[in-house]
Amino acid sequence: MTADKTTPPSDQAYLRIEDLTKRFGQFTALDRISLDINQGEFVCFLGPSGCGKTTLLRAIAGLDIQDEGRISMDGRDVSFSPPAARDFGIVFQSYALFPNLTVADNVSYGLVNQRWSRQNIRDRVAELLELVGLPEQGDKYPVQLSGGQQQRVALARALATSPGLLLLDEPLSALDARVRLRLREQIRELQRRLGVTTVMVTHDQEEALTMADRIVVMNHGVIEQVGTPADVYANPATAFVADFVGTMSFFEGKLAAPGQLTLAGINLACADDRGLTPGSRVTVGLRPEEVRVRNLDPDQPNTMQVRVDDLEYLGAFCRARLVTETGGAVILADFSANLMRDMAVSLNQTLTVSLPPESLHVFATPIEDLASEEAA
Ligand SMILES: Nc1ncnc2c1ncn2[C@@H]1O[C@H](COP(=O)(O)OP(=O)(O)OP(=O)(O)O)[C@@H](O)[C@H]1O
Repeated sequence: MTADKTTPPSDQAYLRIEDLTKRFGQFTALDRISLDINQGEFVCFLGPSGCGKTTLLRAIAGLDIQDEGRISMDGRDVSFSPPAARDFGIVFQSYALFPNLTVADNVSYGLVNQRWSRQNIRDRVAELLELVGLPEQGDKYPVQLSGGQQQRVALARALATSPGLLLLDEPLSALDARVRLRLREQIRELQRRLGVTTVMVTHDQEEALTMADRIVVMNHGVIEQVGTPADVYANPATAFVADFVGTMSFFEGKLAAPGQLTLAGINLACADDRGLTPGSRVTVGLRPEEVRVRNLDPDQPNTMQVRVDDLEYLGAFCRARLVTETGGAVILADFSANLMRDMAVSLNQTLTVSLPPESLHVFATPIEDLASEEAA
């Protein structure tokens, strides 16, 4: 293993997926997926249940063969290679350790298969257990370890042969919240240190936002967006992404003129109208933290009066439900504890707020189609 290789991800594709389609009978689980993953990158496949992320991971592993399309690893076409001929280690959601083998024997499993010498196996297992923070646990059996420790053993086993690719299928979802947070950091730190190209499947947006170099957001067997966590959060490509990653209020609106929206009887300026034709019906999205209420100057665009209809206390901040004067739109706004105190925000109070033009996200899909897309 090349330890302490703090190499940043390169821009060379290590894993290349081209036009991948997978059907189960009449059902298309993956629909012409194309994606490049660079050497050393940590990529998360993120999406709701049934969107196809596990199917894509299994196709990469060779556990399910695609109907169409190609996969190459490190420049080698592996589209039809069996799993054993693909160079990866895998960790599943449930620990999948052999219960009748000790921790050390679980970790060395792949090395024995590769006919390593006894001494080399001993050294390697010690190195791996050290790496995952379990140096003294080699003689225990899986049942004697906690869930988080078992996942670290599974990680050591997956990394034993120094694979070119690490595949993680919801590795944290069976763990309780605190262990999950700690293991999140440990996996990320280990991945950076080893520089191993990694793909992790998750339906947890926070996990993807905190761990990934890039997130692949999937829905109904297609990729909706690929980008860095900051990019996916700040510039969601579609209303689906905006809704799935973070919180957003959505409004039914119309593009009245370039850069000019009307919604709920209010005219608003937007910084990016996506070049849509004036007259188009659109969905407008706004993140709760983007609503401005303090230090507003009189010429601030998109300023309006709203009534505080509800306040939800969430510890560090309050989520307010604001209703426009026309009564036609409900805006969610997150107010910090400081702001709540300084402005003595209370129920039914009238506030002046501003919605910055650059934080109004315009999506071409009308709002009623969003609801039917979700139900599909
Ligand atoms: N072997 C199979 N036979 C039939 N349909 C399948 C099979 N495997 C998966 N599917 C279907 O393909 C779709 C995608 O499944 P997949 O497991 O990839 O979803 P997912 O995004 O990983 O969701 P989850 O988080 O629930 O595992 C689902 O609708 C699922 O029912």
